[in-house]
Amino acid sequence: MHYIRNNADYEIKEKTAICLGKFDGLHKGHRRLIRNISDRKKYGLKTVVYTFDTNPAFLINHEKEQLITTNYERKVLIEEMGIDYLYELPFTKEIMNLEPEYFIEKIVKELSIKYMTVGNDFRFGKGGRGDYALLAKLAKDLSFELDIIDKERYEDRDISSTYVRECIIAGDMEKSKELLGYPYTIVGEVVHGNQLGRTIDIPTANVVADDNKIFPPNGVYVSRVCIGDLVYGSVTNIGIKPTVTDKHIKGAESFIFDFSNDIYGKEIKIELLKYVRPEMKFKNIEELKGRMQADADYSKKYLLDNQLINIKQM
Ligand SMILES: Cc1cc2nc3c(=O)[nH]c(=O)nc-3n(C[C@H](O)[C@H](O)[C@H](O)COP(=O)(O)O)c2cc1C
Ligand SMILES: Nc1ncnc2c1ncn2[C@@H]1O[C@H](COP(=O)(O)OP(=O)(O)OP(=O)(O)O)[C@@H](O)[C@H]1O
Repeated sequence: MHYIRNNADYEIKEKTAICLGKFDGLHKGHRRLIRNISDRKKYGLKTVVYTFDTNPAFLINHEKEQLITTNYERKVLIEEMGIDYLYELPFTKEIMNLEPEYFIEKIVKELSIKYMTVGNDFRFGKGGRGDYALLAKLAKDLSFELDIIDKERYEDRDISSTYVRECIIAGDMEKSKELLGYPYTIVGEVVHGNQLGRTIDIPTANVVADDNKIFPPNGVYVSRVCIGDLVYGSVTNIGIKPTVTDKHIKGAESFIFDFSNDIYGKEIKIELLKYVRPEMKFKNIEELKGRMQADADYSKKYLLDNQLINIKQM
């Protein structure tokens, strides 16, 4: 996949099918658009996901970014979907102030767009003035095919990144999965922890939390860990480990079942499937160990009972 960053004037000579938006989380609605462009591959079009390096919603409201997927995670997931180009536009004041007609004309020419698909609420250009009616007019004038789709819904509400964020904050991993079409995922490199885990026979893979990423409440979760193409059952703690340190460094750490390879420095994907309990400060390591073992037993049973993993992956 071509990954275009820090460039507002990139050109693609091959004819393209494109979808546009923020794509935070790559939820089921986003995936519908990605399916639309992927369907155009059979007509010889290259597929482009056109997005921003900074989420406009947070920038405009002067809020700290709280992303479901960091830009890196978004890239990993889009690449897995077989997309040809990921265009991450630098979201500058200049870009923000482009007139909607000019913005579309510019990208249609520069990116050789023949097909475009967006949701019916897509807004673009200065002050969000551009809407689907204007886009339909521009599609005629500039000769590209346009597919405007009704939004995918769940429980009588449009699926949106905002909806997914609410579920994550509430610790509702099952509903997050329904909206996303895949489990809430953390992608990260395994770093060294306090190396206490192995001394209590519960070794854990530690991943540091990205400051821009949204996390569910601190606590223990039934999980799966993907290492390369392999998927393992696991149990994961999200939090600061108050029993063993007062450093307040937030992270995710997974006890991977029946696994003993050295994976320091490797990239893993942690999928959180169900909230189990809050993170707690235990009186001593023995009590913590007992509880961690009970968490692991609970998670194994949950994974098997719900066919989230098979016995070979334990
Ligand atoms: C399933 C599970 C549950 C955990 N629960 C807690 C907890 O409630 N409180 C806490 O302080 N640490 C908790 N931890 C983190 C442990 O303190 C940590 O795994 C242990 O200290 C080893 O850390 P290390 O990998 O840095 O050596 C949990 C870890 C796991 C895997
Ligand atoms: N539920 C949905 N069904 C179909 N298309 C959608 C859906 N949600 C968003 N889209 C479309 O996907 C593209 C990217 O959406 P975008 O990420 O900008 O917004 P969003 O998912 O609605 O999130 P937010 O809550 O931040 O507005 C846009 O073209 C948008 O119209």
